[in-house]
Amino acid sequence: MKGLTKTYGEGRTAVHALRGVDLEIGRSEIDVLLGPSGSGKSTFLNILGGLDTASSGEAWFGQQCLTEMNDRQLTRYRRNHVGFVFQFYNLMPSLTARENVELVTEIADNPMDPDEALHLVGLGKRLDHFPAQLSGGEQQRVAIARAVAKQPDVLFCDEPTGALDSATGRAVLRVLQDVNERLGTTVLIITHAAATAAMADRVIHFADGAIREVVMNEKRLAAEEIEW
Ligand SMILES: Nc1ncnc2c1ncn2[C@@H]1O[C@H](COP(=O)(O)OP(=O)(O)OP(=O)(O)O)[C@@H](O)[C@H]1O
Repeated sequence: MKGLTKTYGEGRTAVHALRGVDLEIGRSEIDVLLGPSGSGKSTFLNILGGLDTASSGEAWFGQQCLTEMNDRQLTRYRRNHVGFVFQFYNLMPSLTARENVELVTEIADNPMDPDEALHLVGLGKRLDHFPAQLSGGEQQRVAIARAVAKQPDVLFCDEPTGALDSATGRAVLRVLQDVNERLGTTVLIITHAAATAAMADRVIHFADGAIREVVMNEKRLAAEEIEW
């Protein structure tokens, strides 16, 4: 990203959500994004994920320039390269865990077997359960399996543990770490749980629409070692 800006609205009501962000993210990194509410973290993630467009500046994914893509190209980018995990799991209540994952694998180019994705997140024995029969942490793991099953290069996670207690949150972070370690997926995590920073390669601090500081961790901790 070079000089990335995003302004919502215009004139006196304009909100400068991003004021010029420069950042390079390496393949297979885990980066944690911290910062106060309204500092631009979600806006940043949404632009990188092809869900929103920048006002100015550049965002590149390898050789592809996201900031020059039209809607169709962004859809293709999202479909082929990107997985999302949000605070609320957005599962289809009338479909089983396996069927929720199949919704994605049926339209992906190079998907994983849905059962394999659910095994990866530790739900190999809950394939035929409906969301209502699963705990919050388990539902989030189904959402991660769904995001991972299309074998994305990057997983964007916006408050993935926001609705979970600390022990369950840690288990979900463990799953994200497993995905990173086993598949080499780059993982970006927005969180208000600052302790999560310990599992990152880099911690990116946002303030007022800009990156205030990037801190490298010499050693990243296993999710289960994180003190919440
Ligand atoms: N669609 C929108 N229209 C207008 N303003 C918006 C829109 N989306 C975000 N904003 C504003 O942009 C700024 C940055 O919002 P953003 O959601 O990126 O912050 P954040 O750091 O992710 O906050 P939080 O931690 O509360 O989720 C905020 O002032 C927000 O109100």
